[in-house]
Amino acid sequence: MKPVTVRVPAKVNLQLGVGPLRDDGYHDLVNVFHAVSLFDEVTAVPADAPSVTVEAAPDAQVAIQNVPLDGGNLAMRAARLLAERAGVEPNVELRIRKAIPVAGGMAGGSADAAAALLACARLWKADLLLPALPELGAEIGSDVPFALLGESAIGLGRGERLTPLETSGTFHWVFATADGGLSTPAVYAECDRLREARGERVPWPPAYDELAKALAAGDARALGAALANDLQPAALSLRPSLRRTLDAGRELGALGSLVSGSGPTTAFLAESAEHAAGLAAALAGAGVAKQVVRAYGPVPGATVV
Ligand SMILES: C[C@@](CO)(OP(=O)(O)O)[C@H](O)COP(=O)(O)OP(=O)(O)OC[C@H]1O[C@@H](n2ccc(N)nc2=O)[C@H](O)[C@@H]1O
Ligand SMILES: Nc1ncnc2c1ncn2[C@@H]1O[C@H](COP(=O)(O)OP(=O)(O)O)[C@@H](O)[C@H]1O
Repeated sequence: MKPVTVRVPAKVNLQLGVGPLRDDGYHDLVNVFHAVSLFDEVTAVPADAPSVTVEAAPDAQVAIQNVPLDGGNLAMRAARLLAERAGVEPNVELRIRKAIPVAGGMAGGSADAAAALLACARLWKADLLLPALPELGAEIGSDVPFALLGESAIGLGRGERLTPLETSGTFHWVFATADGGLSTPAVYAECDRLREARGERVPWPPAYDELAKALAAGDARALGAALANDLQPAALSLRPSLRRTLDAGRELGALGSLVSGSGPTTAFLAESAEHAAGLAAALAGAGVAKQVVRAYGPVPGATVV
């Protein structure tokens, strides 16, 4: 058995419509995912017992100290689930190389889980389970099925029921990372609290036609105007300093800006690769981010390399 390496992208949510809280503790979503060229790599190596190692990719300032190395690691949870279904022992060493911010709202943990599912399915020659990986992924987390699929897609339910969205061309992004993460459940809870406190009626389900049209046309300007995130007020409430970062990006000419998912990473859309380079340099100079990284999308989901 030879080691298998899988490369897997981060995501940004182009529109995150958050509906009512369901009885199972999740919210119904209209979640437009977009995979971007910031990649983690997971290598599955045959071993005598399950284990995980984590390192940062070169130049990536990721807080790997916050990634669990025990059974709480999402990649290991995914490998164990697959082993159970495949009827094999979960004897694998998972080597994770991270470039996706940890607890940053870019679904790095979900990406690693998706990568582990694919890598282990290949390692254990569990080809019959390949079509079941999205379903297994959804048992680990709502964002895992999208990390397998990649490109652009709309996720309904808790975000796991995916339909691919037609996209033309390439969109150029700048991401500003922040010190420390934000807990996804805490951000959803803050969203509910704010809505209740403000007596807001949630318009549900939200329209996403403008966004879908902008994606299909490859129209960055229209996409910038259509970006929306219902979790943004909650992320800003928990992390007020993000307001300065968003304002700086807008003042520096981003076509659109928003908090990525549950945050605290912020995302800025640029007109072109050149515009993104200028925007990234200006944002880094403004001192409103931990690190500024460029990426483009859409890109494919988890892929064996
Ligand atoms: C907000 C989003 C946007 O894509 O991602 P991040 O920005 O955190 O990466 C997702 O909804 C996060 O998905 P994921 O990180 O897989 O969350 P899960 O493990 O499924 O759920 C963690 C917790 O988040 C809350 N949750 C998650 C999904 C959902 N539709 N409604 C929820 O209320 C619940 O409190 C749940 O217990
Ligand atoms: N392989 C992993 N990579 C990153 N975080 C992980 C992983 N496994 C478990 N976690 C835990 O999951 C939490 C959420 O991580 P992550 O998916 O990076 O954030 P987000 O949901 O904001 O996109 C982290 O606080 C971390 O402790």
